[in-house]
Amino acid sequence: MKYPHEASLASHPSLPPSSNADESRLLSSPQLLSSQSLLLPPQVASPGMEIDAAVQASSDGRLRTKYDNAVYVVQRAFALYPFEEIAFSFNGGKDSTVLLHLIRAGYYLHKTSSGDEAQINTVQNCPLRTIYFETPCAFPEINSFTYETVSTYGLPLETIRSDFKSGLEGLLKEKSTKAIFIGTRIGDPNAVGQEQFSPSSPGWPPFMRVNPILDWSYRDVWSFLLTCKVKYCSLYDEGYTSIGSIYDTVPNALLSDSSTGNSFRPAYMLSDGRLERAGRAKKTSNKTETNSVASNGMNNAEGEQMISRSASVIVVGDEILFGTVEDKFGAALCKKLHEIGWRVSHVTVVHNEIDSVAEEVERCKSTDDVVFIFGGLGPLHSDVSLAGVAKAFGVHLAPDEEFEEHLSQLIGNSYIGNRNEMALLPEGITELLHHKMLPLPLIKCKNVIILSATNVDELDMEWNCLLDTQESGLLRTKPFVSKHLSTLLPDVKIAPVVAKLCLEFSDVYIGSHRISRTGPLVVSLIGKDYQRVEGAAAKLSGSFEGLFSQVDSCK
Ligand SMILES: Cc1cc2nc3c(=O)[nH]c(=O)nc-3n(C[C@H](O)[C@H](O)[C@H](O)COP(=O)(O)O)c2cc1C
Ligand SMILES: Nc1ncnc2c1ncn2[C@@H]1O[C@H](COP(=O)(O)OP(=O)(O)OP(=O)(O)O)[C@@H](O)[C@H]1O
Ligand SMILES: [Mg+2]
Repeated sequence: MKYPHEASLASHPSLPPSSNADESRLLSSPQLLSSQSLLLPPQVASPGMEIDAAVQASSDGRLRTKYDNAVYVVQRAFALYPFEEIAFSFNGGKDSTVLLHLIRAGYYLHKTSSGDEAQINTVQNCPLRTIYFETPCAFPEINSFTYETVSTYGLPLETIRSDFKSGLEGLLKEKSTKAIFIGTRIGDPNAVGQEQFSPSSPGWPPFMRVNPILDWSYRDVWSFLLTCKVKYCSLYDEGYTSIGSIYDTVPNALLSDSSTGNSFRPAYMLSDGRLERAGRAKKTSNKTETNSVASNGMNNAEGEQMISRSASVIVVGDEILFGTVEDKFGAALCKKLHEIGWRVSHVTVVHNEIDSVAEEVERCKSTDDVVFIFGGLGPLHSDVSLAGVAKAFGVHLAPDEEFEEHLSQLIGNSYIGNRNEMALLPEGITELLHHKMLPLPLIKCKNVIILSATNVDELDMEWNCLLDTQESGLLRTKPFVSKHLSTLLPDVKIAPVVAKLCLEFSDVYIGSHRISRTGPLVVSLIGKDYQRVEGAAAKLSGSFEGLFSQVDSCK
């Protein structure tokens, strides 16, 4: 077991800089108390209120809201069911660790809600029945963390050594169990159709599944664990982001530390939580072999890198569609994305109309990893980009205090219009991307990034800031390799050979264009695997001995 060490905390983007130095909270953490038992008497270990205090003291408003809702669900469960008929399904994973501390805090609040001083002073650690389905294929680190944690918090453990369904049947026969707390989150394969209180599925023994963290994101989980400074299983510091069995779980290749070659960064460094299960892969032998070897001979890390991510670009501008201004952003961004190994699925120019923006965002947001929008940002009637994004996600625009603060610092009193209007951002889906070079943070709504550049130089600056900011989600992937061959042969002559080549080299993009009607034809071969691109180029020129020559650029 490990503590999230100081350096890790300092580098966590969602933490306020002061959170490391908060000694009073460090001292009230039961984990630190247990490791400092020589310094402090054990009875100081608090029964859950330190969790509440840590979250309430945090400057992360989103975390506080998620926490309040989750703890409310926990308290409702304690109010609805007899305490001895509730169980907590704990397996040492990060989600169930979050749940453990929410239950402790919820129990404390439930017990003290009457405001009775005597109650407040006597409330103990939450003695909730805890069930763990132990299997021989669990990671030893998970097993030891589970056992140590239940012991630290005095939880009565019932270890079940059979599958979930028959284990639960046996449990319910033995002890009346009306509700079970589970750490399921939206995005887990089994979360589909579930709500915070969901009866068990047909065919399963009857009980209420209580899911207090159903709406928590990967990032919320890590914000909570780091803010509360609680222990979590050490595997998460070794690149594991979601833990199943030793046979199907490896560290997440997206956290591979390229500078050291074979070590991994901690789980909380994963910027795109949607990929937390990327480490749930088939493994060929034991745990030390961190990356699986797929049938194509690539290991997991290489495979991840070979998959290019895709982006789309939406330029909002009536002037471009009227032909009075030429769009330079689309082309510039395509080049930049190509340089980091990303594919651009399309560049679209739309009118300055909410519906036009909304329709395009709606189309791109679910098919591309990131969507970029240029233009339509500001206080003018034609600045509709944010309203369009809000409409595409089905949310309202609402005042964003943090953004308003930045705006007022930037434009001060010189702005005479309604400043609030510029600080209206899509509610609940907006993240501000900060960078010391940016006069104003960039706005990111889920996977849509709104760029504020007004020319290509400003775009260069914003792009560099985005690459430097983990939350942008712009991970560098393996760069493309290109080869350009030129020939004076007519199209009809090479067409059948190129068509066959496309089938044989389906992982290589093969395209062609002419610089002029009578000039040479340039065939471009672009891919991520150097050998394959070389192979395709050799095959093409070999088919027309001496009639193709290599060119450096496709222009
Ligand atoms: C306490 C408990 C209750 C469960 N109840 C149900 C259920 O009602 N219906 C169901 O299909 N699966 C149920 N499951 C199985 C889970 O849906 C899921 O398979 C399990 O949590 C493993 O998740 P993982 O594949 O992400 O490791 C339950 C699991 C546990 C631990
Ligand atoms: N072996 C188990 N014993 C008890 N509860 C379990 C077990 N496996 C899963 N659960 C319950 O199902 C929940 C969801 O499991 P899941 O694997 O998605 O999350 P986790 O294990 O907490 O974290 P991670 O996603 O990092 O593995 C757990 O939080 C826990 O409540
Ligand atoms: Mg798990």
